[in-house]
Amino acid sequence: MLGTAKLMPNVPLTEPAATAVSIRNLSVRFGDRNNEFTALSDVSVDIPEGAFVTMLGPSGCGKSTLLRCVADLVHISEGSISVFGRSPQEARQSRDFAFVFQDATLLPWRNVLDNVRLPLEVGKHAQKHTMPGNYADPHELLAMVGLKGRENSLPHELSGGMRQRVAIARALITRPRILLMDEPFGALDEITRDRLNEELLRVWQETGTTILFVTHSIPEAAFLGQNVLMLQAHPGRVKEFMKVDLPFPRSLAVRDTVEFIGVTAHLRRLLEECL
Ligand SMILES: Nc1ncnc2c1ncn2[C@@H]1O[C@H](COP(=O)(O)OP(=O)(O)OP(=O)(O)O)[C@@H](O)[C@H]1O
Repeated sequence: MLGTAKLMPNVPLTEPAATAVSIRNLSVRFGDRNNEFTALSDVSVDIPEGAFVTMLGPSGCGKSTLLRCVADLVHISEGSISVFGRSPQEARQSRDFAFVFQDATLLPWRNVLDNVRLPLEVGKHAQKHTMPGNYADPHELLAMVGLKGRENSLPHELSGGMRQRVAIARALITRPRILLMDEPFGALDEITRDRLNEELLRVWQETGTTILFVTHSIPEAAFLGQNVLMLQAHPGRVKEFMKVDLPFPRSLAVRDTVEFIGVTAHLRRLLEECL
């Protein structure tokens, strides 16, 4: 399904990497003095550049809030976040990251190609988008996510999985250094989700993008992640930052191995402790 075009240099997985996101003693409180709610408390974790980190935890433990803090969409009450050495606000202004949500939110009147190109027409990217090399080629991106030949289709002519592929291609068009993904495949059927999991791993290995991926699925977290960040609730805090010791490249067949079953059993135990 995927093209072979190299869009960005690979980040070797074996060499020590710089830190992409450094989170230190992060706390987030919502509400006011009379009705305060602590969503995250004293969260510290380092995400290496080029890493694929999945986030798991019980509902309401603060996974989306943590992602939104990195994206400068939520006010930090205490602690700090640094994104490639800069504040989340600076990182947002220089478009260091892109977001992919559960709903692809494509513009229904624009075809696939024009949806992928959309970020080049808004904000400061609009002025620069004619400069060669600043952005990925939308045709190459569409080939990479398996949508070559569907450039002229409208969103309503696509399946849910295809729409999410378009959303991923659109997120990669500005060559973000970090991809923040909040349950991007949560609404898809299992077979489609499996295929997109495999494709996302290939996209990650081709682009070298750092990925932070929120999911409710233990197998998905184990299959995709080099590390799983497990959060517990009330208040949201780190339970464990676990290395997934399974080699890359991974295909779906890895899920039948004893090693994979061991990883998912461990994650299930951790998750039960968090409830
Ligand atoms: N803007 C907000 N104002 C008040 N409370 C909020 C706000 N955003 C999130 N919360 C609360 O913070 C807590 C963490 O929410 P968050 O969405 O981050 O959890 P989550 O782990 O992603 O949940 P889920 O797995 O159900 O999607 C929840 O109790 C939620 O109600």
